Amino acid sequence: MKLALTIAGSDSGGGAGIQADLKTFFSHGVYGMSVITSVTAQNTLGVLGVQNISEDMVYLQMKAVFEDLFPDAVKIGMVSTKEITEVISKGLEEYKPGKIVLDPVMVSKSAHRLLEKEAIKTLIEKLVPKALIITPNREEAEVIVERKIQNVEEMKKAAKDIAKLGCRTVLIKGGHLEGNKAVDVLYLGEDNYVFFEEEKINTKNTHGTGCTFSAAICANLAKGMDVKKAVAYAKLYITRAIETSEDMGRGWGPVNHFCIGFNN
Ligand SMILES: Nc1ncnc2c1ncn2[C@@H]1O[C@H](COP(=O)(O)OP(=O)(O)O)[C@@H](O)[C@H]1O
Ligand SMILES: Cc1ncc(COP(=O)(O)OP(=O)(O)O)c(N)n1
Repeated sequence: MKLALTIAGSDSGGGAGIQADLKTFFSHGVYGMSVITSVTAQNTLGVLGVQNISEDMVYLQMKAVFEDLFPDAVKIGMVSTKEITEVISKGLEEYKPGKIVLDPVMVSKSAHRLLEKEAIKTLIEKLVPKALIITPNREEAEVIVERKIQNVEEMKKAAKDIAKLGCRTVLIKGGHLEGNKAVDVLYLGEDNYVFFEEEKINTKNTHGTGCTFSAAICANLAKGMDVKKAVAYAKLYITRAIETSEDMGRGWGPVNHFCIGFNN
């Protein structure tokens, strides 16, 4: 059995964060573990409150996992503060996991800030260079490159610029671009790009899509796939999970993790 670790925030509504990640790991047949950075009171309508976990406790969770159940791959999601980002960076420098997927979560779909503005620079300096792959959505990529991204050509340029910050590969998700196609751009270095294109599914059940996608990439990397294959299979998973979602709650509903056939 392969092991995967998520370092992220808790979503009480179960659609995003740690809960989405662990469901995704389970449905990929990978043993899931968690380091909780923050607890959010959240549902499909929005975020009611956020309570961060102390830096000492974040570090202790990392120590507990890494010294006994060393993960084959790690995913990082909501890190919330500069201080938590720094302690995660310290833990990663100490334990040196081989494969890190960084989902630079900044703001929830319901427009609640999940990463302090002051933490952005630290995330870029300390976590981006440690990542095998970083998976920003369009808005997150815009914050990182400090300019607007409006089409696929601009996504390509932004991905190349983000790679210069020290991560090895970059996936910019285009779920939020105008138009009826969801196009994601994967940059693998030099002039090597792969495009993942799907018709946009007309649904409100897209809460936790970014978390689920990055966790699926992490599970696939843990199983030994290379980045290109890990993203391709994860894209099949997230598309199917959105397509087969059932309406739950009164807002942005969760995706469906019972979409079978990917836990090989
Ligand atoms: N309505 C949709 N139909 C099909 N794919 C979607 C839809 N919304 C998002 N996706 C896909 O889900 C994945 C997660 O993207 P996105 O929702 O942009 O991330 P985030 O939750 O971080 O904002 C991407 O592969 C994106 O293309
Ligand atoms: C605890 C927590 N972590 C991350 C997110 C953001 O999740 P994401 O997959 O980007 O989905 P939406 O916020 O866009 O639904 C979150 N909401 N909560």
